[in-house]
Amino acid sequence: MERHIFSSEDAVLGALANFFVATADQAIAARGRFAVALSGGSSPKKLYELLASDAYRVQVAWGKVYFFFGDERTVPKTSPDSNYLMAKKALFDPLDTRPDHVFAVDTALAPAEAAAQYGVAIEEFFGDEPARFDLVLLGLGDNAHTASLFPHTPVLHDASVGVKDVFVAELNTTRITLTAPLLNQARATAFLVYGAGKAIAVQQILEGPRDVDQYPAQLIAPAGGNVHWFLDEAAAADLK
Ligand SMILES: O=C(O)[C@H](O)[C@@H](O)[C@H](O)[C@H](O)COP(=O)(O)O
Repeated sequence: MERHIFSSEDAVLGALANFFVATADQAIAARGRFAVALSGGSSPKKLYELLASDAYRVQVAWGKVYFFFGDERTVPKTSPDSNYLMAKKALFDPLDTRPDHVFAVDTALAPAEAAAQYGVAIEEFFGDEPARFDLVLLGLGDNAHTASLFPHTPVLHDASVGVKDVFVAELNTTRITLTAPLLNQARATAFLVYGAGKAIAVQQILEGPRDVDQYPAQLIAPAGGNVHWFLDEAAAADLK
């Protein structure tokens, strides 16, 4: 696990964009494609816009990139709360991404059906490959959740390699999330966390006692250990 700490949000985004490009190049050279699971929320929007900017768009063979989502809200794809819509506006549309290269959760279905279908889509894409995603991008909530793995929810102890619909009481809504075992089938994992509001959670996860119910992001531990935390100094302020 590596920590990459920078003085500003822009510096963090630039470093992660460079990591994304390098990881994509490596995957495409090795396997002819790059499969990435995107994170949602507000933090990654600027990252996606940066990747679609002139400075970066020329650095990746986007025609060989396949996009998935680590989690999704059970809202229409036209909703401002949709992780898919955020990525569409910030990344897919500017890159003119082929629709068949974007695997979105079908939120028009009932949550349990949407989760089951998404799990099948992932299974069919990767077949019996031991690893799944070349890169999993993750954010972090100030309560130490990542994807939609929220504290004290049953999904935290779900050993299945799949996708689940989870009711999140603190948000009073249902989310669709990849389980930790599936997220952990990644060749590389990158957290993007900035802002003072996340500092306590970052310190608890990286340096606190192991307590996955309280700090779900501690569940992210892929076999290869190739986990990178891209942090600004504010989010890293409590680290020793
Ligand atoms: O769907 C989501 O909201 C994300 O998957 C979620 O896990 C997010 O990464 C954290 O909640 C941080 O969100 P912010 O980046 O908005 O702080």
